Amino acid sequence: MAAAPSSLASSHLTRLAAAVAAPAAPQQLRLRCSRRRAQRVVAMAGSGKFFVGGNWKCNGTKDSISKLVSELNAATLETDVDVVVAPPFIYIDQVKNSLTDRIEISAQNVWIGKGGAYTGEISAEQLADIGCQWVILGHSERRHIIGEDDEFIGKKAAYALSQNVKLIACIGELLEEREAGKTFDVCFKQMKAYADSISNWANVVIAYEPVWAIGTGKVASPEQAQEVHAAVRDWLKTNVSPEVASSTRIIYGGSVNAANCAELAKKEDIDGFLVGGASLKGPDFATIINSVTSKKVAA
Ligand SMILES: O=C(CO)COP(=O)(O)O
Repeated sequence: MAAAPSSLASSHLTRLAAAVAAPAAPQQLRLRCSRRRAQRVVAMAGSGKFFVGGNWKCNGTKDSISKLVSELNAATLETDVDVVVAPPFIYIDQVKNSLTDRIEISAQNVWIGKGGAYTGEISAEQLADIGCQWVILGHSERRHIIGEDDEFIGKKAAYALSQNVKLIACIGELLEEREAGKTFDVCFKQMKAYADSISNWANVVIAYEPVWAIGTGKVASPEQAQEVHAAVRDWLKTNVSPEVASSTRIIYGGSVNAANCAELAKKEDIDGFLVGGASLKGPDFATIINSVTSKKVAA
C-alpha cells in the first residue's frame, strides 16, 4: 500500500477540487491507436450486451434505498442491457430481497482471500452466499483515498473470480497524469496488474473512470473516452488475446448522466457505463440504461 490514508485523502480532495476548478485537460494523448471499425462488425462487438452499473458508493438509508428499488422495479428497461447495482454492503440483502431479478447485484469491495480472522472484511464466499454476483474493484476512491495498490487489487480480482464473483475492474488516470500525457501509461499499468492475476476474462468488465471526471460534473468528451477505450482494447489484443480484446466490455464512468449518456453510448468502444451519482435517481438511471438505443442507431 502507498501513503497513509489521511494524507491520501487530503491530496485526493485537493486534486478533486483542482479538477472542478480547472477546464478539462486539452487532449494530449497520442492518437496511436488505429480505428478498428473494420474489425468490429457493429458498434458493439464481443459478448454483445451493453452493460450499465450503478455504484451507489456510501450513500443511502433503508428508506431511500427502498424508494430507489421501487423506482427501478417500475422502470421500463431495454432488454438487451446487462444491469447491475452496487449498494453498500449493509444494504445488499435488502436490495437482493426487494429488487427485480432483472437487475444483478454487485459489492463495492471484497476481501483479498478466504474469510477468517479479518475484522471488518467481507469475503467473496460470503458475497456468493447471499447471491451477490459482482464486485467492483480498483475504484479510484479505493486507490486514492484508501490507498489500495495495483498488486492488492490484482490479488482481490483473482480471488473473487475464483469464487465465481464477476468483476468490474476499474482503471483511470488522475488529472495531473492526463495533463502530463501519461493517461495511456497509467491505464496500461493498471491493466497489467489485472492481466497478471486474471486467467479467464469471461467474467470481467473493464470500467475506464478518469479520476478527474468522477463526481466532478466534468464528464470526458465522447472522443476522450473513445480514445482511451480503443487504446485499452488494443492493449488487451496485444497483451492478452484478440478474442479477449473483442469480447471484453469496456464501460465508461465519471459524471455520466441522463443528458450526456446518449452521445457517449454512440462511440464504438464504449460498451456501457458505470454510474455514480445519477444511479441514485431511478428515472435517470433508467435513461442511462436505455441509452443503448443510441448505440443501435449509431451501429
Ligand atoms: O465513480 C463513479 C462510478 O463508479 C462515477 O461517479 P459519478 O457518476 O458520480 O461521477
